[in-house]
Amino acid sequence: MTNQAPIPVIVNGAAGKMGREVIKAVALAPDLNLVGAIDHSLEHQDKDAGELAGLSEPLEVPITNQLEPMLGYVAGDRQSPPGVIVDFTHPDSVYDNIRSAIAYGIRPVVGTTGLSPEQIQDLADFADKASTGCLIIPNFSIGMVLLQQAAVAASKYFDHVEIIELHHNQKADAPSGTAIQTAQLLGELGKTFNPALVEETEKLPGARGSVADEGIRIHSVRLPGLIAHQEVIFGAAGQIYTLRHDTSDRACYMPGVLLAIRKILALKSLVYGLEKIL
Ligand SMILES: NC(=O)C1=CN([C@@H]2O[C@H](COP(=O)(O)OP(=O)(O)OC[C@H]3O[C@@H](n4cnc5c(N)ncnc54)[C@H](OP(=O)(O)O)[C@@H]3O)[C@@H](O)[C@H]2O)C=CC1
Ligand SMILES: O=C(O)C1=N[C@H](C(=O)O)C[C@H](O)C1
Repeated sequence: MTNQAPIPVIVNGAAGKMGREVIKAVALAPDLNLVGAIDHSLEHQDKDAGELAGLSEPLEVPITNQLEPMLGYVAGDRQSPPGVIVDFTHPDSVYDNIRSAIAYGIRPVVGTTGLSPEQIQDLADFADKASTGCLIIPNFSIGMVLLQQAAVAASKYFDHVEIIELHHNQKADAPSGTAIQTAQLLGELGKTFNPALVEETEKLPGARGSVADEGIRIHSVRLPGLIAHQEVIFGAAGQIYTLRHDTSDRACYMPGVLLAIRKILALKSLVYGLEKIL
């Protein structure tokens, strides 16, 4: 046990499904100090972040939409370790959020998906110049890291693979960040998957899903009742090998989020993927 002051943590997207879960996890961690709760939702302005997250006691941290003043306030606190901002907002705003945080020297732990490869490269350059750690993690669950590792192992032996990702129907982006990352990891072997055997015609556009790197197809399902699920299906003559991950509670992401908050202070550049910090 060290006597170090707790790490100041801001949660952006604090009123959302993931934000509320992060508020609870941070509040219960003795080495972390929730100092700010940002959300642009007008419905929740000034509400106590702890009460909104379902904690029995208020945390005395009000929800506010004032991101830049909060970043400035935390950056100005010289008594505490550098601040960390956890972002679970929206694909449209996450790029600007990360740039603002890095500009203030606040370390971004990013769960929000939907960043383009160009945006990620630009953010990596910006974090490098600022010598500031930045973590972009498409999926914080350990089960998904294990699925991806098993998929990479299998891909040496199978030439045919497709991905199906299934999510709740409030998800803004498709395909999921996790499915894109899974295809990238499979593609890193330098192999081209799914060599065409016949000329295919889509009678309805999109019937065969989207085509990611190295020819891997991704199919996106959106339905109420789902949380987050992914299948990676390998096929070869006479056999099918299916890997599947299911989430039943967003609490599954919290060990990964807390690990990222603790690890980011030692980083000086952008790191993409939970597997890199385990
Ligand atoms: N990496 C991972 O392991 C995981 C990643 N995700 C990703 O996290 C993101 C959020 O997911 P989820 O919590 O389900 O979404 P929600 O819609 O439930 O929550 C997002 C919250 O952020 C608010 N918000 C949107 N834009 C801004 C902004 N510019 N500034 C401040 N607040 C904003 C929203 O307000 P309003 O509703 O009023 O717009 C909402 O309260 C998604 O991209 C999702 O894919 C989700 C689960 C796990
Ligand atoms: O929106 C979600 O819910 C999730 N989003 C992430 C993604 O796009 O991969 C992670 C997880 O699948 C849940």
